[in-house]
Parts: sequence; C-alpha cells; structure tokens
Amino acid sequence: MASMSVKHAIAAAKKLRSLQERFNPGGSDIYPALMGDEAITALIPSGNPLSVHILMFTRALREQGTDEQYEKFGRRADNNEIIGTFAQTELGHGTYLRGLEARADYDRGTEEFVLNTPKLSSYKWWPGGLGQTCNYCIFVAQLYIDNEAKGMAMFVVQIRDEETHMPLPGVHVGEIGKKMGLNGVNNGFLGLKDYRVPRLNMLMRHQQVLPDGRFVKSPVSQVSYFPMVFVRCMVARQNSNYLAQAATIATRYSVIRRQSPIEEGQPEPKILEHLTQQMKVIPEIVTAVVYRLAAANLQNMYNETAEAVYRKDFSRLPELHALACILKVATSYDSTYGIERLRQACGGHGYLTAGNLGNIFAMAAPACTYEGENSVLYLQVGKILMKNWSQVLAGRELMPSMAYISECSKMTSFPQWTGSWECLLKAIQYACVGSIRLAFQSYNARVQSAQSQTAAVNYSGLELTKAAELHGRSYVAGNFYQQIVNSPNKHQRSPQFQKVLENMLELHLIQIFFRHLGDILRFIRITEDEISALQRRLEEVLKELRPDAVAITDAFDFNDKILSSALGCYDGNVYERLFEAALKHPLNRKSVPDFFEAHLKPFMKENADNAKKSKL
Ligand SMILES: CCCCCCCC/C=C\C/C=C/C(=O)SCCNC(=O)CCNC(=O)[C@H](O)C(C)(C)COP(=O)(O)OP(=O)(O)OC[C@H]1O[C@@H](n2cnc3c(N)ncnc32)[C@H](O)[C@@H]1OP(=O)(O)O
Ligand SMILES: Cc1cc2nc3c(=O)[nH]c(=O)nc-3n(C[C@H](O)[C@H](O)[C@H](O)COP(=O)(O)OP(=O)(O)OC[C@H]3O[C@@H](n4cnc5c(N)ncnc54)[C@H](O)[C@@H]3O)c2cc1C
Repeated sequence: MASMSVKHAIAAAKKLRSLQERFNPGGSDIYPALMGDEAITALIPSGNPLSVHILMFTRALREQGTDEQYEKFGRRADNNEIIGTFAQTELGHGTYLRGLEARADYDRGTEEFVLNTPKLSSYKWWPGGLGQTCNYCIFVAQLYIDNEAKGMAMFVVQIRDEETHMPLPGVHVGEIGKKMGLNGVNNGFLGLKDYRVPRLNMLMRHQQVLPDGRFVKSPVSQVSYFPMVFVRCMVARQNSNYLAQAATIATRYSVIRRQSPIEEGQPEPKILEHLTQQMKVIPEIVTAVVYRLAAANLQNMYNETAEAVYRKDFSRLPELHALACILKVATSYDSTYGIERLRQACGGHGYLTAGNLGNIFAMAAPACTYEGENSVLYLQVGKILMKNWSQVLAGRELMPSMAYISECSKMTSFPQWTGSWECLLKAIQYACVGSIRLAFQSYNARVQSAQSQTAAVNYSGLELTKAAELHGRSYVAGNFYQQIVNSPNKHQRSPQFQKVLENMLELHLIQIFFRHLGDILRFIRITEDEISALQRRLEEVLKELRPDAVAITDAFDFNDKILSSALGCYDGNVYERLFEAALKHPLNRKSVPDFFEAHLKPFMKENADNAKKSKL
C-alpha cells in the first residue's frame, strides 16, 4: 500500500508541478501546492506520503531558515529533489514540547551539533513519510550549549543516502505499524546516535548559534511553533472537505434509496423525505459550507500574518494562534462526528467499504489528534480567553476576533428575546462570555490562592474547555452570518441563491442554539413558547432546504473518483455498483471456498457424528 501511495503521489506531484509552472511560473506561492496536496490526498484513499513534505518540511525551511539555508535546502525541497518530513513528536512526548528528549549539543571545536535520541522514549515517532519515503527531515530537539538548555531548535537532517536510500550511519529509521487509516503514509520512527550536522544545519532565521557558541535568542519564541499553525489552518480546510464529501455521498444515496411509506398505502418514499433523515443529513451539508467559509477566512489571515512575521512583525501571531487552534478543533471534531452520523444515515450499505464512508472517517478522525490534540488546544484557547478577560476587566481593547467579548461584557442583561438571527447569534456570544466570566472566577480564585498557572489551568480545565468551545461556535456562526447577511457581493447573488444561503444560516443558528441550549439557559431567560417556536422553525427550514440538498452537494463538485463511493456516484446506479463491487471480492472467485474442505466440512461432520453417538 505504501509503495502504491508513493507511486500515485509522485505522479500527482508531477502533475501539480506542471500546473504550478503554468499558473504560477517559478512563484513560491504555496497555495497551488496545497490545492495539489489536497487533490493528491483526495486521490489516494490510503493517504498521501508526501503531505508532510509539502505542508511542513518545505514551509519550515522557508519560514524558519535563513535565505542562505533556503537556497541550500529549501529550493531542492520545493523542487522535490529531496523529500522531507517534520520530526517533532516522540514516542514519549507529543503535546508537551518542553518535555521533548531529543537533544542537540553544540560542539564549538568542530562547529557542529551532535544529535541524540538518548532513550527509547526519545525516538521520533509518527512523522508522516518518515518510515520509508523521506531522505531528510526537520529534526526538532532541545538545544544545549555547554550542557545548558536553550529551548527547542530545528535542524535539517539527512537520514538516507540520496542515491541508495540506505539509512546513514547513526540513523535508525522505520515504519511505526498499521493504523486505523492513512496506511499509505508510512508514518515512521527515527533514532539518532551521536549524529553530527554542521552548525548551519540549525534553522536560524529567528534564533542563532554563533561559531563561538554564543546563543542569540528568538525575539518571539512562539514563532518556532509557526509550522504547526499553518497545518492547523490547513486541517480546518481539509476536514471541511472530508465532511462535504461524506455529505455528498449520503445526500445522493438518500434520494436514491426508498424505504418505509410515510402514509399508509403510499409507495415507499426516498429516505430523504423522512424528517429524521433530513435532520441527519442536511445540517451536515450546511456545516461543511460553514467551515469551508471559516477556513478560507483563516487562510487569508494566515497569509497576512506570515507576511508580517517575515517582516519581523509578530503582533498578529497571538490572534492567529487562537483562531487556528479553535478552528482546527471545531472542524476536526464536527467533521469526524458528522461523517459518522452520515455513515449511519446510509444504513447497512453505509458500513460497506464500497461506500467509502469508513475510509473518509479514518482520514478525518486523526485530525482531532495530530497538529495538537484537540482538548489540549481547547485549553490553549481557554488560557488565551483568561488573558483577554483580564484585558476586558482593565478596560483594554481586544483582538478583532474577540471584540464581541468586550461588547457582551458591557451588557447587564440579555435584551428582549426576538428569535431573530441577530438574537440567536448574540445568545451564543452572550453564553460564551458568561462561561468565560465563570471560568475566570474559578481560575483567578485558584491563582489568587497561590496555585501556579498550569495548576490553575488544569483544575479549571472543564470550564476553560466550555468557554473555548463556545468561543469557537461564536466565531464560526458570526463569520457565516457576516458572509450571508453583510457580504459586499450579496447583491451579485440571485434572489433564489440568497434565499438558499439564508435558509442555511437559519438552520445553522437554530442547530447551534439547540446544541448549546443548556449553556444558553444558564444566562438567558427563554420561555417554552419561544423554544417551541424555534423547534417549528427547525422543522420548517429542513423542509425548505430539502429540494436544494442535491444541488448544494453537487456544487461541491467532487468527481466520482474523489468520492470513490458506490453510494454517492453521480449517475445514481447504487445497487448496480454495490453488486459490481461485491462480485470483485476475492471470496467470490470460487463457488466453493477453500475453507470448506479444510475446516467447515470436518467441523460439521464431527458435530453430526457426535449427535449420532449421543442418540445411541
Ligand atoms: C491540504 C491540506 C492537508 C491538511 C492535513 C494535514 C496532513 C498532515 C498530517 C499530519 C501532520 C501532523 C503533524 C504534527 O502533528 S506535528 C506535531 C504537532 N504537535 C503539536 O501541535 C504540539 C501541541 N502542543 C502544544 O502546542 C504545546 O501545548 C505548546 C506548544 C503550546 C507548548 O505549551 P507550553 O510550553 O506549556 O506553553 P504555553 O501553553 O504556556 O504557551 C506559551 C506561550 O506560547 C503561545 N503559543 C503556544 N503555541 C503557540 C503557537 N502555535 N503559535 C503562537 N503562540 C503559541 C501561548 O499562547 C503562550 O503565550 P503567552 O501566554 O502569551 O505566553
Ligand atoms: C495520523 C497522525 C500523523 C501525525 N503526523 C505527525 C508528524 O508528521 N510529525 C509529528 O511531529 N507528529 C505527528 N503526529 C503526532 C501528533 O502530533 C501527536 O500524536 C499529538 O501531538 C498528540 O501527542 P501524543 O500522541 O503524545 O498524545 P499525548 O500528548 O500523550 O495526549 C494523550 C492524552 O493526554 C492528554 N493531555 C496531554 N497533555 C495534556 C494537558 N496539558 N492537559 C490536559 N490533557 C493533556 C491529551 O488531551 C490526550 O487526551 C501525528 C499523529 C497522527 C495520529
């Protein structure tokens, strides 16, 4: 599987290169490469072994290396003359980066770094493509000068000979084993023993080690985390795509499959006529659209911040970090749960490999873990919200994406309930700010009682997580509202199209309201009649969107090859394709399976003989 994936990935990368040269000749714009990576990944159901090379290795060289280091390594990496990965996680540590054990000791005598993974737990473990594909990596290690720890640093390390692909002396590298999915990616392990690299192999755009061993600290240590921020932005885009693929499959299947009359004596309807089926499928279509728009916003913000960082302006880094964390978490959680809901909506056939929903789930699910385990990132955002609440209490302005927190903090109570979109959006924001206030009371009480920040974060973790989750909901719903109601190009839309978008906004806001009704009722009084009115509107908007469901998912424009699903094929010949796939199963090559003579027949005969004996 790994070699097939590499073959496909290389073919697709070549295609990508020719597209780039045509649309972006000689340019360094990474965006076409990402689209290419997305296309490559989508075409290789077992995952793209070049993803981390494209998304992390090449970018780290460009963003963390000096111009000279880019010329020496980055250009060859961009041109796929060398293939690398990003080796940060270890067998013993993934989240707590300050606990990483791999070390780089500077030898000023030879102006080299001596790299070691001192224990088994120090081995790099997980990096994509590390097992067999890569011949280089970015090796993340704790930097030591005269045995004094200086923090994390990144090193360009060649791990295999460029001609023979043999692991170099001092390198122990291989595949970590079978996974739930993505088995074409050859995630690998890497051990280094007294492995020497020249001083100039340490990426030194932001921090330097001078020949005599003097250390020049980075102006902002967090900029070394930038490669992770980028992939978190990409995960938001990629996982909204996975959800859109699954929604397309389940929608198409739901208008082909007929089951169970709704009225006695009537013919069996398409299953999408059942209201409960609409509630399983249509909100997921809308969620895919909502996150795709949020991810596009985040990508623009990433590009602006990356340019600023390149100019040594780090001012927007904290806001990008917060948004990249919250969107990576929200998109990966909601897409993973949504794809499973869509699989269940396809009944038994949803469980068939030919439907491909299981594989889409297996591709989407690890995004809840890689690039920052989701609950750790929720806590990251919770900590940032605590800092921002202190700013609110001090009367200071907040970053734009958190401005609503200031506005809500000035409200002494929630205004008269109207049930309008603005009211629903404000209710989610108001509940978020209420949760932040409660979390801050707990957190601050702990800090005031002399608990350390990390301990206070841990013991306030549940409330911090809730506040972070509601902040994500507020941001995503607010972004969708702005795009639908206040977009500058709204007047270029046909009235029919605008109506479909407004129906999607209505569904998203009501769905989020009901999902967080408990959180909202803690801070806002809403009557039973007002809640029942929203229930009616939910049922109504599902009915309104039902005729548009297929057109919206067709607009995602996934080729049958990308969906790779007998349930979601464009021509709708589901049963024929299911049967065609079944007949291809190896067990159907013979009428009598080999195991009959070898196992089944003797087993049944033994039971028959025993039965006869027991009658005698
Ligand atoms: C086409 C699209 C395809 C997309 C699909 C992707 C395919 C590729 C598949 C897989 C690739 C996977 C790669 C990986 O998994 S790489 C390894 C990822 N590992 C992590 O993300 C580690 C997660 N751990 C953390 O983030 C840590 O908790 C930590 C780094 C935050 C460090 O924690 P700690 O030392 O405890 O520090 P603090 O929490 O106190 O933070 C310090 C300070 O720094 C700020 N900060 C933290 N992180 C960042 C950041 N990323 N950017 C900017 N700023 C950051 C934090 O807010 C604190 O700030 P302060 O309070 O103002 O001091
Ligand atoms: C498919 C896949 C691809 C990957 N690709 C790469 C790659 O290319 N390069 C790379 O370097 N890494 C890669 N990784 C590794 C990934 O980054 C780590 O798995 C991730 O950072 C989580 O770390 P961990 O696995 O050590 O889990 P841990 O950090 O051990 O987490 C285990 C549990 O402990 C909890 N926990 C940990 N710390 C805290 C805390 N402070 N507060 C509360 N709870 C906490 C977590 O929430 C989680 O529930 C990949 C992983 C996967 C699954």
